[in-house]
Formats: sequence, structure tokens, C-alpha cells
Amino acid sequence: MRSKEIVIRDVEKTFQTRGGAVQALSKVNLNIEPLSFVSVVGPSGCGKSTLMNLLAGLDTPTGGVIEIGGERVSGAQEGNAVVFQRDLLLEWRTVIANILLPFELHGVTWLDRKDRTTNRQLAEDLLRMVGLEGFGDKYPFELSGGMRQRVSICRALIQRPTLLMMDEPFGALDALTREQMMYDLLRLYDQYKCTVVFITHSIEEAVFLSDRVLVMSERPGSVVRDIKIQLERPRNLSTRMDARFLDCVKEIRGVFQSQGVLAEV
Ligand SMILES: Nc1ncnc2c1ncn2[C@@H]1O[C@H](COP(=O)(O)OP(=O)(O)OP(=O)(O)O)[C@@H](O)[C@H]1O
Repeated sequence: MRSKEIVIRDVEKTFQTRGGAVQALSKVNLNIEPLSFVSVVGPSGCGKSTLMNLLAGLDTPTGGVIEIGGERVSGAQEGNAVVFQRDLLLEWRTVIANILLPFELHGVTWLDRKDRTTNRQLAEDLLRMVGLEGFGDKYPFELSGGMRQRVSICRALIQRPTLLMMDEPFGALDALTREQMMYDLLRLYDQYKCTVVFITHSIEEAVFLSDRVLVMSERPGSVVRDIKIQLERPRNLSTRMDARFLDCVKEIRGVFQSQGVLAEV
């Protein structure tokens, strides 16, 4: 399956809570090109996860429409994969069995010997790509936080998604692991080409990874700046010293400062 254009038109989301209505999103308008890597940054609580949940079909907008390849999103769609901040691995399954879970959920028979061999090979290839060769028979509790998140990324990619959505996937990791995960993710993106929508609090991470960074306002969130990142790929350590990288980071900081989200002491 091929990645398709995403169109988000006048999308709004209001939650009805016991304390009253909470408007999370206000008139979000966006087009996302197939195969692009788009990051979303914004202040805490501005509606980033809400937007991703709507895109993933895990919730429905209270206004506007989201279309993927011209079809209105209504419910989880084939070809979509989501990685959350918490890895959500099943503790009683080995690493390989966790990665192969989507096949079982989609009804591919576990007993089919040929599928089983091919899929296991795919899982092992992915593990090798994220530096976890030989860890297939371990259990999640035997892995570090970074290793666990690598496994959950493998589980998403084994489905060969056309749209990969990642909600703060490195948010719970230490700084060094987080940096390594960025390099790993770019390698995987290069190999497993698909559209990526990536939510992060880190401006540097967003600029380093993306073709485009969308900056959201405070709640009710909407897109207040759409920045094209014109840094060639493959990106590496020296990209982070590039004047254009630093300019983009500065521009995004400037947006937050002008909104009063970031203040200097
Ligand atoms: N299911 C829900 N019911 C009620 N309110 C909700 C629900 N989900 C989110 N909200 C509210 O919507 C707003 C946006 O939440 P959301 O989680 O999308 O923000 P976010 O930008 O992802 O935040 P963070 O960066 O802190 O993770 C918040 O005020 C939140 O309290």
C-alpha cells in the first residue's frame, strides 16, 4: 500500500467533562504530503495528542473533517501504526512475540509455518536495524526503557505502515538514549518509507527529524506556524551544528516567546 495525502480541514475538538466543555482544538487546517516527516510541537495541553488521536481514528472531531487519500477517517484504518510514549509491550510475551502481535490481531494464522518463518525473519531484521540482534527471546522486563521503545517501534514498522504516528515516543528516555533513538528512527524512515507524524516537546528533535515542523498555539490548539526544514538527508551529528538547523530552532523558540509560552529569566 502507498502513503496517501492527509487533509485536515477546520478540525475542532471539544470534550464534554464534568467541569464543563474543554475545547482542545480550534480550526486546524493542514495538508500533509505522502512520505513526508512532519513534527508537531506546542505547549503542554495544546491538543497535540488529541490531534493525533483524531488522525489515527481513535476519536472523532466535533467539527471539520480529516481525510486520508480522499477518504474520511472514521475509526482505525489499515496501514496506520501508532507509537505512544509508553511502550505498551505485553510483559508475558517475548520480544519477537510482541513484534509479531499485529499479524495475530489481523488474523494471520499463527500456525501457518511459512508465514511464521517469514514474519519471524522480518522481526529479526528489524531488531538488527535497531541494534537488538539476539534479543528476540527476551522478555520486556529484561530490557531498558530505550530497548523497550525500540521494540515497540519494530512492532509498528513490521506492519509496513503507510502512516506512522508517534506521540512523544522518546519522552520517557534519558537524553543520550533519546539522541541515539533519533538517529535510529531516521535510518528506519529511510528504509521503511512512509508518512510520519511525530509529536514532541523537543524543538531540536523536531527540526532534526522533519521535513516540516508545525507549531501549535496554546489551547485551544491550532497551527500558528508551518516551517519547512530545508536540511538535506541523510542527517547526522554535523546537521545539528548547521546554521540552518540553528536558525529553525531559533525561529520556533521565537514563536513560543512571542506567545508568552517561553520567557527568559
Ligand atoms: N478524553 C478527554 N476528556 C477530557 N478532556 C481531555 C481529554 N483528552 C484531552 N483532554 C483535554 O484536552 C486538552 C488537550 O490535551 P492533549 O492531551 O491533546 O494535549 P497535549 O498537547 O498532547 O499535551 P501534552 O503535551 O502535555 O501531552 C487538555 O486540556 C486536556 O485536558
